[in-house]
Amino acid sequence: MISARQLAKRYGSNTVLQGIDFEAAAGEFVVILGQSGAGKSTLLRCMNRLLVADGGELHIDGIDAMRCRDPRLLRRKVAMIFQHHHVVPRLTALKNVLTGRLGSTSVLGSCLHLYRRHDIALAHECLARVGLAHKAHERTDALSGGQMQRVGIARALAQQPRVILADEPVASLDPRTARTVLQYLRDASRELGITVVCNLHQVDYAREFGDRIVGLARGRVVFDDDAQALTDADIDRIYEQPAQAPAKAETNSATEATMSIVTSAVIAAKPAAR
Ligand SMILES: Nc1ncnc2c1ncn2[C@@H]1O[C@H](COP(=O)(O)OP(=O)(O)OP(=O)(O)O)[C@@H](O)[C@H]1O
Repeated sequence: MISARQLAKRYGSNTVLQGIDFEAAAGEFVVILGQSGAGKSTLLRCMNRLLVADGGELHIDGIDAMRCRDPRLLRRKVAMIFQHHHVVPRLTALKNVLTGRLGSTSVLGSCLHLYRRHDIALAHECLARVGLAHKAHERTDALSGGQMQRVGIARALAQQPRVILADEPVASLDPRTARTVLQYLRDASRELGITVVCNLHQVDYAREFGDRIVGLARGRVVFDDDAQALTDADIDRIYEQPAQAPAKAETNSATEATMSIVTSAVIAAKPAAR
């Protein structure tokens, strides 16, 4: 489903991904571990063309992700979930989930929020899948952080993607809520055959929920095996090296907000940043 060969990405003189080889099969739940600045988010952003890699090869479900002329083709297949769920607070949970259908809705329909019956049924189904059927008509600003993140997952599912990229989806949640959210993501990968690539900082969750773990250190893969094979020595290898200073451009969070709502809606047609 995802195949990367010698993927490289620089920001100016800072080479962040130094030749990443990465594979993920359909329905696999792959956790990426690595200390801050290791390049985890950069790798995910290359996978949905928020960024264009500078070198190597990247194919997702048969699409050449680095060279395809229309990133929307890729983004129809790849949904993204961020640490800050970026739901629209004044909209109901259902309407937030329906934004995941905008890419398959006519321009007039999407402007007027006119959705097909089929899309509304699908949105209800996605909310039920994350245990929020009863919250469909509540405004999302009345929901807890964990519930908002579940709305974000439902919105991603409504896109009917082949791949979900989750960038630290539980970083701001308490342990119990975090487990619930990860469980819903894993269920989606197992039951719907969606490939999930999930950046995490918690080794315990990686072991518990991941089928496979990929460890990054300074933009290189230093571990790639079954989650159960991860030893303490491997953890030391992933975390021991000093990381590059995580001084991200401030535009990242605004980009995330836009992409989570609009990417899943597949109307973000602006060229990817280089
Ligand atoms: N937009 C950007 N412009 C310039 N440098 C960036 C940008 N985004 C990330 N970087 C740099 O790239 C490196 C890797 O960052 P990245 O966000 O991919 O790491 P990460 O492993 O996801 O870290 P964290 O766990 O803190 O999110 C860091 O040195 C960071 O400062």
